[in-house]
Amino acid sequence: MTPRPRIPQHRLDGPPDAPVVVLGPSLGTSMDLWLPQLPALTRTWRVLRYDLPGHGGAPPPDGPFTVEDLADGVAELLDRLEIGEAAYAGVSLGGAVGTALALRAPERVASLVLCCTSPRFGDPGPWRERAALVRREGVGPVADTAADRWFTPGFTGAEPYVAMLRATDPEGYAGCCDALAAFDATARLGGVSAPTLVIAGAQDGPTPPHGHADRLAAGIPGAGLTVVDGAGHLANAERPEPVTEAIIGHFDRTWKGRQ
Ligand SMILES: O=C(O)CC1=CCC(=O)O1
Repeated sequence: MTPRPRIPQHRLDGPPDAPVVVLGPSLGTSMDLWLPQLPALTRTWRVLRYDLPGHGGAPPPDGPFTVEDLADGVAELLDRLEIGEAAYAGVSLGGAVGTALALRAPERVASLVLCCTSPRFGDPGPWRERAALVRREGVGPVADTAADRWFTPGFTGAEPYVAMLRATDPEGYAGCCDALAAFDATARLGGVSAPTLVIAGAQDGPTPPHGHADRLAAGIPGAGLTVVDGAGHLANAERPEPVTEAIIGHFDRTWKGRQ
């Protein structure tokens, strides 16, 4: 039997001949996490969005996987689509996939944006416990508390994002928790050669600027750091304008040799 692709589902938007930007989603969200950025990005870029296993209606994983497996899956997807090099932006787990891709296949990553993410998402224990909870009880308990984890108090636009989590396959979600538990790129950040911008939400609870974004920015040679006020963990959804502007500005500045 042919193994399932590690990145099970994708979508391309924007001008077919434009340079490609890959967008990676976070745990519990689908590729539609990036809808706020899509109109601006597709003006000048071909946008390749993908879904994590069991997310966004994609098939669940057929076994355990790591963040590095997901990065290899993105590289395989680029191969299948005959895309040599692309810019990459990822939120949270999607950002970790970008970090791993930049380390494992540096020739594929022309420019990198790491949004609300980390080289290490804390101790593995709580991630393993969350995986066990979701395998036992489904995604309901983590969906009930998602708005508080993802957004600042009072943000009124949380519902479509929480609905993405409610629609996520429990094994897909739990597999991603296990992948996050095992991920630690701290000692390898110096090997990222892509020009990198780190974006943080000033009020991000799961990956606060201090201890997460600042570690990425300090560890990746030449990386810049932008902290967005009034944004929690899903900063691109809560404060779309400054995040879109920062992403496009970074890609325009750093990817000179566009295809
Ligand atoms: O716990 C959450 O939902 C926040 C999060 C951590 C990694 C990720 O992708 O999302």
